[in-house]
Amino acid sequence: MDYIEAKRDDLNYSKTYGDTYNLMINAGRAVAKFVSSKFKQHSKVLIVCGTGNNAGDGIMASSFLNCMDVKIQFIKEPFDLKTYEARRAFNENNQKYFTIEDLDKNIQESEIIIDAIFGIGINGSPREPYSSVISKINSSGKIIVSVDVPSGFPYPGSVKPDYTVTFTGIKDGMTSETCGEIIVSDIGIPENVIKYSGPGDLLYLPKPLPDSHKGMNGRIALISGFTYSGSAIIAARAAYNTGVDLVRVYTSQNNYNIISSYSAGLIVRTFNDLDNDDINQNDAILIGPGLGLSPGYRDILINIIKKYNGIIIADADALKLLSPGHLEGKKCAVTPHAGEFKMFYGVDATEENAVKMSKKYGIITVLKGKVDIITDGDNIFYTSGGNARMTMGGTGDMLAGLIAGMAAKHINLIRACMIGTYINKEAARICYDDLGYYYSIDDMINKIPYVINNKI
Ligand SMILES: NC(=O)C1=CN([C@@H]2O[C@H](COP(=O)(O)OP(=O)(O)OC[C@H]3O[C@@H](n4cnc5c(N)ncnc54)[C@H](OP(=O)(O)O)[C@@H]3O)[C@@H](O)[C@H]2O)[C@@H](O)CC1
Ligand SMILES: [K+]
Repeated sequence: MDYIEAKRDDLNYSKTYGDTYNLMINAGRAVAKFVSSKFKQHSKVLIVCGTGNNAGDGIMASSFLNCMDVKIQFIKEPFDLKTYEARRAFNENNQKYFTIEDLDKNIQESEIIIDAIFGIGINGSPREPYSSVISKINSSGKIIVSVDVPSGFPYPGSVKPDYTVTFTGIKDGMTSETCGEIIVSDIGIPENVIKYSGPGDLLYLPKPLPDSHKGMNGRIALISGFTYSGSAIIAARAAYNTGVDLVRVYTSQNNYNIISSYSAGLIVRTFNDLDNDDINQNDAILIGPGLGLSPGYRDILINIIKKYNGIIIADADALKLLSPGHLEGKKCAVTPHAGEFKMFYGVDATEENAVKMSKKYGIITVLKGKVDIITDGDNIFYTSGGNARMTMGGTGDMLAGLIAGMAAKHINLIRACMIGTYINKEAARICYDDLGYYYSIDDMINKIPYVINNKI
């Protein structure tokens, strides 16, 4: 697993359970269990703490190490602990502690050093005073046990431990060379936290780089609104609000003026322009919202799918005009509600069939409902939330636009679907909190940046 995945689980756990204190108890217990089973009783253990939850894990371990002679060593002061969980661990376990002026002596007198300076919250090579402390620990000759990851890892200047007790799974890049012997410990992150999308999934959104140029944050084309201009507008505005750079809408001559005058940020073209424009200059395309069911539209879609090599999101009328075979072999997600699912795949809209069909055709399916089901045929994820007002017209168009926006940022496509469904339902929740059931699709679209900005 990578650090983002671990942070994602952490955040989604907090969203569900309020905080991660119970996980910290399990993490501390796991470290203590390893140390007390590996080393002789009454060993002199020095737990060196930073200021985040990694320190909290270390402090918590002390409460399970009654058989050892334990000292808690802060590099700063207890009141510098930054998180609620770490402060609570300290307050509830009321240990005697030492500060930096006692460090040398404490290292010298110890037999085992528990390294709880940094975990996955590190954001670059350790700065002073931590880097000097890490040098001292590394040159101490004592047994070093790192909590979760060696502090400073994966950057240069990290702790070089004999053992690392890591939580949930090995993080990318961890080897016996960098971590010593690795002990993986399950700290009890429940299955629903892994399976349900939440704010933690927004951590996968790339932040725009300060020197980014136009197009780097995603370019999208929508093939939509040939019949219903509103659907194209909703999907395009939703995509735009995900922070992509360019949203092009290809539509009918009839709706060209309506859509182009709606939002100044959109580039609007007619579907005849598709013959001359290079569709492959888009990172993702969305086909379907507001299209209508004229048989000629099927040919337009089939032509585009043949020509286009990027990521395709197919929604609404595209799912009535096309069959799964048209999309086989493409990087593609479809976003049907139950009725569209049956039309498109020819089977009932059940979770089992969603998995089966996705596997068969190599397509990601987002089966929309009270709980959205997202599957690539091998994995299943869910998004719950929202409220009864989401039955209004336009929420499906908005979702398709959101997923297209995320896909255009080259986030892994199944994750893009998790993020899109999460933002959609969360926007509805925020609107409900503000306005009760009396909100509109425009209110929801306007909340997209609020949902995203809360977390990235
Ligand atoms: N995954 C899970 O579900 C669970 C995870 N858990 C545990 O939480 C750990 C993650 O905790 P965390 O996010 O609080 O961050 P953590 O690593 O303690 O350090 C952050 C501190 O370091 C600082 N800092 C950062 N970089 C720096 C630098 N280069 N040089 C100097 N300072 C630097 C930074 O300060 P800042 O830069 O923000 O001022 C901040 O104060 C995780 O590894 C695991 O042990 C468990 O409790 C249970 C559930
Ligand atoms: K550590």
